[in-house]
Amino acid sequence: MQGLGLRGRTLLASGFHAPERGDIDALHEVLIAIGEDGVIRTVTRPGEEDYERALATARETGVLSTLPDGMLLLPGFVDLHVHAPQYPQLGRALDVPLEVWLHKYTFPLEARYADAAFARRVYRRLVADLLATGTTTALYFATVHVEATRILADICLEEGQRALVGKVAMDDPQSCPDYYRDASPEAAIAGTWEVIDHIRSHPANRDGRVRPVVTPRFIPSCTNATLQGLGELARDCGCHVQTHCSESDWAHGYVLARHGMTDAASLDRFGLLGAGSVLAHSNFLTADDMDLLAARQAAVAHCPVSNAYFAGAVFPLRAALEKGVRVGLGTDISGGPISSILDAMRAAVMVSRMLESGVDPALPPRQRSAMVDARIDFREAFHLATAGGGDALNLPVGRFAPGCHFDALAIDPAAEDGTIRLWDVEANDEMLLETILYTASKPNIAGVWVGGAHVA
Ligand SMILES: O=c1[nH]c(=O)c2nc[nH]c2[nH]1
Repeated sequence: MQGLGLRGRTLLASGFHAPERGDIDALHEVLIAIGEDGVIRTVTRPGEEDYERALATARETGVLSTLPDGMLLLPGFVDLHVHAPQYPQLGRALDVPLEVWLHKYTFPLEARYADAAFARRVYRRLVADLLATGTTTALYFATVHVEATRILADICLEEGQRALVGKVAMDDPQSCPDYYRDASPEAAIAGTWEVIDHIRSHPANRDGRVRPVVTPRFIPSCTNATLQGLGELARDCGCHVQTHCSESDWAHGYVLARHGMTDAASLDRFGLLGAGSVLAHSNFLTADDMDLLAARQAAVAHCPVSNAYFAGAVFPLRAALEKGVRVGLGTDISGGPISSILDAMRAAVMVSRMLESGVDPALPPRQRSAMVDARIDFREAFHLATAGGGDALNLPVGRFAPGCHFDALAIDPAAEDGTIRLWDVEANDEMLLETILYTASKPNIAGVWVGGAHVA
């Protein structure tokens, strides 16, 4: 390719996207015109009236870039649930219940981010690693520390990632350790405002590529005063909201016991459920909760790998989708010992099939599961990882369409160090994409762009 930056250029490329759930749109030698602002202006296919003229003009004016033969363009991945400070414990401490894991491992690790140098070191590595695996948009939980949260936002700006970054609010002395919590509701709310102001006024963030997020950790860690204050703050600032929702039997049961209602209903009464709210996990949503989320246009970050370790249940994904709930995928670093959305896609398909079939071989097939029609396939998983994640965040990403940011990755199926092996047996476009999604690994990712800028 001539140069790597694609702002103000026209890209000639083949690839795939999934603008609608369940459908794959194969792109063959399309021309994608990208503005100086990194937003896609036009997508023109061979055979369309303007195609030959647009190709000739791009050539004559020297703005044509061509994806090398054999490489395939995909939309950048959207990771809806990342605990940035937990990256150092990825793949550790996965054999204890959630409430033990939080107190024994996670809170002590997160407390270390009082040290800005430690935060800088971890966050720099994490953001670079996620970009290199194709995560062009990430929704981050940071820690309670204002300074370290600002550092994470700064690093996303420097490295070129599209990101939403939240200072974690957790202040309940009954459930949070003294060494790691906000001192009071006022401190939680003031710290959240500080981070919002920092991100919004950052001179390198005029285009709003990095955004602040109101982040009550989960109801069990927050006092009602903090939940109330953050709900009002979210209304005043118009920011996204993220939290954990009905993740495990313990977490779900805790909220029922304390508030006499489900997480979703309680978040709603505090003003924390709206378009732009992303609820991680949500495994124990009731049918009424799903209707509520759909009505509020709130979204779920489905984290299938993490749920296998900590939830004791599988999120009823298809039921939620059929009720109109917005859903995207999350790695849940480090509740999930994965950092790639490719793995989350694969797991989403796998666990949906287990939910449908049931898992106890001692039972006859028809009694093994009470769920029918629970499965999704790779087409839907690909949509959730891209356009679905964009829709969950109300951001124009995840599709190759006019008005969307050019956030993309190039897959090189022939990369020697990679794990895709093609044997001239792929019968059609969809089978090729299926092979890529199931077998690709980091060495197959030859390039990554955010807003047309080359970032990995
Ligand atoms: O998977 C999870 N990771 C966390 O850090 C967390 N905090 C509350 N609930 C949580 N669940």
